[in-house]
Amino acid sequence: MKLNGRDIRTIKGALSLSGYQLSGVLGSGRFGTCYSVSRHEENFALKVFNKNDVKRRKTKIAREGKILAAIDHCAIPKMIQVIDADGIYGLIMEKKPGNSLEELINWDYDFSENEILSITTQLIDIMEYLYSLKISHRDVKHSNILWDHGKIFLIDFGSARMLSEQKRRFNADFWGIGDVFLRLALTSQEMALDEGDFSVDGLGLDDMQKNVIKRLLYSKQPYESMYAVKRDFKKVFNLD
Ligand SMILES: Nc1ncnc2c1ncn2[C@@H]1O[C@H](COP(=O)(O)OP(=O)(O)OP(=O)(O)O)[C@@H](O)[C@H]1O
Repeated sequence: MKLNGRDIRTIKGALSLSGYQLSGVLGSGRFGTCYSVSRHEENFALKVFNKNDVKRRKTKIAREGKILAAIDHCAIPKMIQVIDADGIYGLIMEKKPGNSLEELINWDYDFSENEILSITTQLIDIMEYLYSLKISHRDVKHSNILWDHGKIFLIDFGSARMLSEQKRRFNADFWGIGDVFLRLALTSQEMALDEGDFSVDGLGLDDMQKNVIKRLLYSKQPYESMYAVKRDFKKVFNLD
């Protein structure tokens, strides 16, 4: 749902009360729109939710801010402040640098094997941290990972839940890690064997490496813990 001039004025008004200024649009998705805002020459990201969702599902929307506030990790945006005025509901959070992996893939960036292994290892480490807090992200995908000078940042906690709230037959986080790896590897000249084969078997991996990726993607015996994901990934790719 688009915002009209009055909504923008309301957002600007609510922001100015806390000393922030609107400076640009970062992107939009199912939830609403992300803006760039600044205060004292520091930039932040502001996520403004669709007005209809705010009316109907405010408790669910508020969950994202609560979960972000419980997280303290350098690869995840810190929660700064909730904006809640005149039907506008938004979250001000730390603005992380970089472009999303989706953008890089669309720009035909040729990821090296080392870069893909580094990205996946960092992602597994971030997920291990989240699991230590019993938080499941549930929307791990290339568009929710920013990449800057070799470091990744995981954004968009709109689908995140506490692990205890979930029925655990399918783990979206394991699948997401496998999906990010596969998408990057299939676009990599170093890793993709055959341009027409969009499966794990189209990658230049040995059988043990393929088995770990297939287990992440639920086409082989699925994983039961993040610990086992990390252990096996490091072992088969010699990352210790
Ligand atoms: N904390 C942040 N720091 C820097 N950029 C951000 C931050 N949060 C969001 N963005 C930018 O805003 C864009 C849109 O935000 P978000 O990821 O929440 O939605 P989306 O993934 O595009 O939507 P959907 O959830 O529908 O897939 C992102 O692609 C990213 O470029």
